[in-house]
Parts: sequence; structure tokens; C-alpha cells
Amino acid sequence: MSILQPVTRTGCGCEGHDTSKKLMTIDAAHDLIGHCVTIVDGTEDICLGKALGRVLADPVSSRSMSPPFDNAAMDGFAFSSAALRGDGPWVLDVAARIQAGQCSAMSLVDLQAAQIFTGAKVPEGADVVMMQEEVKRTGKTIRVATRPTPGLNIRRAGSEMEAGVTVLETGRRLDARAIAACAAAGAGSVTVRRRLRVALLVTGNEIRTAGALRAEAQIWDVNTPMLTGILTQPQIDIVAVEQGIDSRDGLFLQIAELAANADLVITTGGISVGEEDHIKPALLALGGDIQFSGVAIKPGKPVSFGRIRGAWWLGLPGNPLSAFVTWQLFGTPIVARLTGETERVTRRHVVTGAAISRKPGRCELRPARCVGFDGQGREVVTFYAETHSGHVRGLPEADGLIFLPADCDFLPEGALVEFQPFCPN
Ligand SMILES: Nc1nc2c(c(=O)[nH]1)N[C@H]1C(S)=C(S)[C@@H](COP(=O)(O)OP(=O)(O)OC[C@H]3O[C@@H](n4cnc5c(N)ncnc54)[C@H](O)[C@@H]3O)O[C@H]1N2
Ligand code: MOO
Repeated sequence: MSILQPVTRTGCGCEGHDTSKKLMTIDAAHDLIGHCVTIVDGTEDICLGKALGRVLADPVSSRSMSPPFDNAAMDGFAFSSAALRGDGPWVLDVAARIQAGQCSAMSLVDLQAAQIFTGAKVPEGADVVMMQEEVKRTGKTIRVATRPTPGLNIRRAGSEMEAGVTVLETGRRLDARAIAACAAAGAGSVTVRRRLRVALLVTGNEIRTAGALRAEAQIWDVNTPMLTGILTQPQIDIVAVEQGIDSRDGLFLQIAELAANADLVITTGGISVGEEDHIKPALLALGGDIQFSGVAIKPGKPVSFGRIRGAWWLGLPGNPLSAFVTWQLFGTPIVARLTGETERVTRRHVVTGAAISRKPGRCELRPARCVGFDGQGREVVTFYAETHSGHVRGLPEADGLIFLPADCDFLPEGALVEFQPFCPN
């Protein structure tokens, strides 16, 4: 069954100008993905050292309080502030020396002090740590000139987290910051979603490996290295990277095999309306279900999404910038939903660093670079004068995509537009 929904809402406005009634808005395509793609089954327990980039399947709670004991925040001397009677200065005996990792057996009494180092456990009987720069040491004594406030330079047990508190929720992708919080909570291992099996099929008889010999009408393949780079993520297992044969029967066999071994099959090219665009016919011959085909965006209009037997399918256009942009727009949320990752809102407003004149019709996603802030503190972006679906040379300088509304043919310098930063890879 094919579900090509009529466009019923305004969204970015891109439906209003396109001749094809089948083009969806970005919002409608996102809603469809959100509605039908669900988390893959399977979790595994892995040690924290191998968890970078994986998605939590269970929350992480602290195993004990942090810090686990009162400890010194500075190198200096620990003593009891209550022992300083009358007016100073006071002279104290240095009765112990405590390094980080050591426990002092003695309990300080009266005018006794312990030399202590940052991170060391504060001994019994002390309620302050005075920095060594603020005392005068002579042999086995120190001279204290000013009265310290109780608690000075002591990091209290549990001040960062109590035992049993939830440090990270299910669905969090573990970056270095999240891993730091897990380690502080004592989580030596975590339960994560299993890796997503992804297959990549790049079509086009005209493409040859970058740098290889090519015939007169051939071009170098951008999509394979670009998408392999994007997909090289810890929560993804790239099960196949293949070049497609430009025929319906050839693709039928290739896609059938890929779909049998993957959760998600990504194809590039071969999805437009030409006689040599065989992906959709092959997919339908396999009993595939096309959920949408065509979104009112530029670049990337033919982007398509559906299901082939047990796998999801994302059909990216062949033009490399179109493939890149449509991966950012649709591939990223599909992977997030399949791996159970909680999506974060990263879209924000920026202002244009130059005026834009353009042909209205489809919502345009234009690569843009963040270059600083204007006099009102608004972030400013710059960009090329036009978007070409086959050009990727400017991508390395860009930080994300600006959304130019479908109906707009002119934007002055300083116009407020939406900006979506690129995903990290
Ligand atoms: N009659 C129409 N023709 C086209 C339409 C249309 O609506 N009516 N849409 C155009 C748009 S928009 C796009 S985008 C492309 C998308 O076509 P496909 O997704 O079927 O892609 P291909 O035709 O296979 O390739 C398009 C273009 O990209 C080059 N290419 C393909 N793969 C690679 C690769 N791996 N590395 C570098 N370059 C690649 C390919 O040589 C073509 O130039 O269709 C328009 N046509
Ligand atoms: O959608 Mo195509 O990417 O406009 O050239």
C-alpha cells in the first residue's frame, strides 16, 4: 500500500507553489517517520570504556554519593576552626600529612593541623582547609592570621550527587560528557541499544571510485565515501556498502539481499522519474511499501521513504548535495527513532549576512556558515549565492542549513531565518 498524503497544512509553505500534488511538506514527512518508525529490539550490557556513541536502554543511577567523603579542595592545612579561640594570629602543630587516597588514622584535637593535599579525605576533627599560601609554615608549626569560615575549602560528601539519583535517562546518546557523568556515578557498565544494521546501495553506472580511472562520460563517486563517513558511528553497524546495477532486475536482487540483513537500507540515485530510475520499480516488485516519495524541498525533492520486507528504506537523491541535505533532514531522525535516541531540539534562529534573491516554489535548505554576531547579539550566517544540488565543494565551510521559506523570493540582509546545525559526522 502506498500512503501519499495530500498536503493539508501550511508548514513551511512549500506545498503552495509546487506543481506536483504528491510533494509533501517537511513537517508531514517528519510526522510520518515519527508515526511509523519504532525502536529496534535488543539491548546489550557493555563496559563504559566501549560505550561512546551508544544509546542508553536503561537509565543510569549513582551507585554512591559523589564525592564519597569530605575532601580538600586545595593543598593546605586542615584543622578545627573552633580551636582558634580569642583573636589571632594562632600557632598550630602540624601533626599529620595526608595525601589523596590516604585515610588519616588520627583525629585532630585542639590546635593540631594536618598538612593535606587536594582530593585527600579531611581528617576527623577538622572543619576547614586553609590554602598553604595563606599560612606561614615554620618547621612543624603553622601560623594562621585570619579566622576561616567553617567549611572553607571542603568539598562535602554528596554535594555533587546523592546515592541512587538518576544521572542519565534512557535514550541518551553517550558522548564524552555523558560518559563523564556515568563514571562519576560509578557506572562501570551500561545497558545500551544494540547497534543498528545499515546497508548502503549507491546507484549510477556513471560513477567510479574517487581518483580511479574514468571514461569520458563518467564521474567520481561522492555519495559512497560521504555516506560511509556519515554512517561511521558507534551505534551503527554498516553491514554492506554496494554499488547498484542500473537495472530493475539487478536492483531487485541486490535490495532483496540487503533488506534481509539490515534494519535500514539507504539507496542513492535512481529515484526520479526517468526511464533509468529503477529503485522504486524494484522496490515495488519486492512488495515494498512506499510511505512517501517527493518532499517540497530544494535540494532533495525526490527523497523517498518506505519499507522493504523487514527493513526500512530511505531513498536519497543521486545529486550529492541533495543526498547530504536529505540525510540531515530525514536520515538523522530515522536513525534516532530506530536506536531510541531522544532527539534534542537544535534548530535555532540566525540572521542572513547578505540579501537573498531566489526562485520561490520549494522550501530551500541552503548550507550556511556561522560567522559571528550582529550589533543586537544575533548570530549571523553567510552562504553561497545559490544552491546547486550537485555541488559539495562549499560543504566543509558550512556549519548547518538555513531554511528559506517556499514562497519567499527575496530576503534582505539581516532577515531572521531558521538554522539547523549539521549532525556531528
Ligand atoms: N524529468 C525530471 N527529471 C528530474 C527531476 C524531475 O522532477 N523531473 N528531478 C530532478 C531532481 S530535483 C533530482 S535531485 C534528480 C534526482 O535524480 P535521482 O535521485 O534519480 O538521481 P540520479 O538521476 O541517479 O542522479 C542525479 C545526478 O547525481 C549524480 N550522481 C548520482 N550518484 C552520484 C554519486 N554517487 N556521486 C556523484 N554524483 C552522483 C548523477 O550523475 C546525476 O547527475 O533528478 C532530477 N531529474
Ligand atoms: O532535488 Mo534536486 O536535489 O532539487 O536537484
